[in-house]
Amino acid sequence: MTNNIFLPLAAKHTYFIGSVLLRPFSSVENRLLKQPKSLSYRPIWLNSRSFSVFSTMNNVRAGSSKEFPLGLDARTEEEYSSQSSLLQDFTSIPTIDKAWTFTSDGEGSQGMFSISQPNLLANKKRRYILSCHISKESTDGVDFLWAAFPIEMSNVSLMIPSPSGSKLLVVRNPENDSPTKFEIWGQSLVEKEFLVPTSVHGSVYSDGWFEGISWNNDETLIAYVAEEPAPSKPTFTTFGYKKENSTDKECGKWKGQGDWEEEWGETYAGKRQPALFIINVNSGEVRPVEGIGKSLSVGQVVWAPSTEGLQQYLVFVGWPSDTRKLGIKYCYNRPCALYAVRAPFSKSDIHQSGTHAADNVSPTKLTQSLSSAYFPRFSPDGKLLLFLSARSSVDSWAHSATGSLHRIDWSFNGKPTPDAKIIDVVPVVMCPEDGCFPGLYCYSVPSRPWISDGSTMILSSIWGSAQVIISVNVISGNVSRISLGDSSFSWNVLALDGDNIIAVCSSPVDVPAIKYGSFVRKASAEASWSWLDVSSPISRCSEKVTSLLSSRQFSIMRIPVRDISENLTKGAGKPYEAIFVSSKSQSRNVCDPLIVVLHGGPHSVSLSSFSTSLAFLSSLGYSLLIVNYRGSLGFGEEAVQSLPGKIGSQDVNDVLAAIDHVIEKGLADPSKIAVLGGSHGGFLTTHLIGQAPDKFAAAVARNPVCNLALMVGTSDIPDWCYAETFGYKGKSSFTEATSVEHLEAFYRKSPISHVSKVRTPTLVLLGAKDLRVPMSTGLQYARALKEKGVEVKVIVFPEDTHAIDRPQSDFESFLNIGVWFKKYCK
Ligand SMILES: CC(=O)N[C@@H](C)C(=O)N[C@@H](C)C(=O)O
Repeated sequence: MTNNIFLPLAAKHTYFIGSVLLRPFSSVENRLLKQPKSLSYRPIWLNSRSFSVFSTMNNVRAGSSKEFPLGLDARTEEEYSSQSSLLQDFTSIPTIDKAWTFTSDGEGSQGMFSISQPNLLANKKRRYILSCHISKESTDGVDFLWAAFPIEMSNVSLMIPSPSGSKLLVVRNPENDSPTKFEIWGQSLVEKEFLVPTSVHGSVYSDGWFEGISWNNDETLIAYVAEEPAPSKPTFTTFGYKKENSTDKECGKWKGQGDWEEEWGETYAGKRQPALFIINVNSGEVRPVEGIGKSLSVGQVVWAPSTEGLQQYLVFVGWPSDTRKLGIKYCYNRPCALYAVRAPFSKSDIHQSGTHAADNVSPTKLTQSLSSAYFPRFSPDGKLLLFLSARSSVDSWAHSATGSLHRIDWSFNGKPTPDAKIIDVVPVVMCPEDGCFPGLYCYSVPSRPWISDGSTMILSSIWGSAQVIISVNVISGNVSRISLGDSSFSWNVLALDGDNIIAVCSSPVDVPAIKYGSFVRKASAEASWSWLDVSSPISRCSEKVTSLLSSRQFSIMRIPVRDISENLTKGAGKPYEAIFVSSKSQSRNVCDPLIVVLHGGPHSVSLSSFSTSLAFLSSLGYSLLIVNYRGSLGFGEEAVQSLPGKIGSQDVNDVLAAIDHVIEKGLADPSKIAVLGGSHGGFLTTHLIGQAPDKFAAAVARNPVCNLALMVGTSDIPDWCYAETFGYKGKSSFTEATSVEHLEAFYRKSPISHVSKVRTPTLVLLGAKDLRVPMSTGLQYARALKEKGVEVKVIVFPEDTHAIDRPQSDFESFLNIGVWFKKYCK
């Protein structure tokens, strides 16, 4: 069990820079001299004297008999041990990722939930399936009857039920050069198993973006996205280059590299171009969808409704691939369009293998007039094609912005044409009225999002600091918030069960719980949704966690914009939000220390949903102030667009104003404030400790943007540096060959330009495989702090990318964050 795992803490490259530096106590260090408050779970920390004892201990360590893992000493070891046991309890809380429903023979329906949990020892996510019967016989509405135990799905990349629910496709991607496995499951056994060799294609995409896998209606074909086969590489022998069909002896040869190929950046290193394939479920034959070529990366494929003739069409998203590929992860500003293409199997050759349909023609671009179109979904009657667009993001260069929903009336006879009219269903909201719909912010769409009227879609979208469930009438464009409006909790649609919704709901202090929503039409009033609590084994956690969480509370605060005098749009002058998490029993005179938490992006948002790591920090006895500064998503487009060009000032001031807001309300002690942020949140963290050097007792920066002048030449998104530094002018100024003037502007906007003022002890966590914010920028900043005599500790995770989210890295990160804050801000 994960609870009993011992993790060797020295397993990573840990540099403890500066902890042995002795210098006169600064005001920050004086704050350390306070006696810590005790916590209920064995607090162990030192009083004033221990700081100097610590240095002495480090000095004598070489001669002592006890060896500590790198970065630890007797004092920290005790704290690590105590906090790690609590963190393990939090880490084992499962996440509910997906659900599917199936009609059953008798009364009610069947549900299947995909749950995951970190497996620390294996350093992987464990995935389970937990099934249930959904009975509607109960007088209270609905009963979920759960299977006794979940079933682990090891090495499974994707699971896709067929439209009738009678079959399940299970895809297992290889870990090396072995074939990809497709399994077709029936209700009690694996009916078929196909191995697709790497000469046909590589791994099936399961990344949530290029990913697309779709059964056709009669369940004979499956379209999907996989890595194109590896290109051949030059071979050399002891005689030199070996020609393709050369008869040279086989001994003494090696493969060269061939030409370097552009990739899609962060998290896509080593991934080959996504391409379309179809597998025949009867024969196992796989055919590539031809006619697309190298000029498009493809994804999100769905089958178009069947036409009269023999030919079937696919609709997919295409991203231009023959120009410079800029990083695509977290970046919705990459132009993309919907295309239709003929499927390579015609209806006549599905039941036999070996016959090929007539040659494919090139795909038809369906969304000529839009710079972005993705997540295509056909209405149940096949007459409408709905899709999202991030055109405000593509057009402005902000990496994410307010979305819009569009429709094409699908009434083609035979081949789809490029001149179809695009109808706006939900336009971009520029400046929402108070409490009103702020615009679309949807980052996934259920594969079947329709209720039975055939024109209402159920979606999850961000609304202020919460994720909510909305219904959208795709004819009228009417949007209604249907998850409970009076709750600040976050909600997410998992699946539809007929006209009912299975959702997951959580808050910073409530673990995810399942809810069942039903549509009620009241006699006189408007239609509304009622929500039932579903009791489930998934929401149970340890007594310790339950008790700690029950002592915490949260609220969403509105923070007025401080300096409204600037030349601001209306939406940029509206209050922004912060989520405040605190103890229920906190007295007004003695405040818990406060951790200010800052999201990255900057066009992203911290949601009011449950986060294991933040719940852990809160349970250690901290209040949290999670600031959604202007530029965050969920507040309308004018608020998003207010930030580019003003990073390092507007966002920094918003955070400072939010801190002052809680101090003025008597909710935080100004001498006990810490700050934590990753990426752009790390940019803010390091800016804050430079621009407000007396404000923060401790700081943690995860893969922080510390020097834009260094990042611009090494990141997968140099365009981001331009867009955020220069605002709308960034787009026309962008070049791969940055000028001296631009480098200077980047430097001036960066935290490194304030480093000489910093006094706050800072922990820096870095992923060595981060292509987004290469670790050189964080390392340079840490070295500069060390040079100035500031307390700094660096941990590098050699195998991690930007998110530092591999289970062991995430665990070690938050354990160190807990210990760092305990040391400097308690
Ligand atoms: C667009 C982007 O990746 N920007 C980075 C600088 C950043 O802040 N990333 C966010 C998404 C993060 O939280 O990692």
